[in-house]
Amino acid sequence: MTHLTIDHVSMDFPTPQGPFRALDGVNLKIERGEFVSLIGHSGCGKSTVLNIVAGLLQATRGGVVLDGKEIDTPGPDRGVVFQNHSLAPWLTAYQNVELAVRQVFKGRKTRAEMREWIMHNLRLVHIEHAMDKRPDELSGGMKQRVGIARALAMEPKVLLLDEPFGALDALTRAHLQDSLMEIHADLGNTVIMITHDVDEAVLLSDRIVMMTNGPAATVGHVLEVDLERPQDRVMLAESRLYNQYRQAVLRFLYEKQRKVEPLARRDGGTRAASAGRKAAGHA
Ligand SMILES: Nc1ncnc2c1ncn2[C@@H]1O[C@H](COP(=O)(O)OP(=O)(O)OP(=O)(O)O)[C@@H](O)[C@H]1O
Repeated sequence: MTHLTIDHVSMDFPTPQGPFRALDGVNLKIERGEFVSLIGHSGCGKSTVLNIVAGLLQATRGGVVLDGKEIDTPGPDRGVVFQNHSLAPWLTAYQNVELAVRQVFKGRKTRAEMREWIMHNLRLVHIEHAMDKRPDELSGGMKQRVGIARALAMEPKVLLLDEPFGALDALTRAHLQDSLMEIHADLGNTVIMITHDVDEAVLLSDRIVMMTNGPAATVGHVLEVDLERPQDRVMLAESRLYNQYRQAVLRFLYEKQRKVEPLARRDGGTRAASAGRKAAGHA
């Protein structure tokens, strides 16, 4: 049985002008432990796919099956990390993770076991030194580390990452990518990650799912990335294979799916609706 199946998923959003078809017939099968990236131009529907897998949105047609069970609501078997952290601002890093751990393990772990588990997850992402700080006392990268610790602490079957490092500077981003590579090598979670960064996709993924431009976006091409992991990024830069993968993704994005859009329309229309929805979701 396939671990996770995205089966003929289509999504129509209601708009004042009538239904807007964001996705049309998205199919994808993901095996346990796979690291899959979704890449595609802005607005093609990556977050919509991820939100359907998270159970935050219901597909208009088709559906998602995880270990034989159809997904229709959010659940602790899917840990989500967004680009902008969604930590409770009044709680410390420790307490943010604790909140999730209590929800999932209440009645199954003793207080001492919960504490050990929270600390274990904070250590995994190298943030234990800041466990008593509140989000406003943490840098962007540190907040994302806490968000990842919180998601991992729920022991999800699938980790869903929506541009988790998108708002970070290049160096912080590289450190977090390294941490994620280590964690994935250690724990073998199934990961679906949205990224706009071709290097990040090639560095981290077993497969890169490239989406066509919307409306009615779908899977355009899937690239298998056969590189040893965890990877040393300095060595990789010189790898011929790595550069071939990079070029394949770049070619898809900038030749096959080249976006020709008048500047004035770039941020208009349905994108505004999307931005509003995202802002609300991240608050
Ligand atoms: N609630 C909504 N109502 C109407 N249209 C929506 C809604 N949510 C998303 N859309 C539209 O669906 C399409 C896909 O949006 P989505 O946010 O999934 O794209 P994306 O690939 O994640 O974009 P980005 O890379 O910019 O984050 C866009 O055209 C967007 O405007």
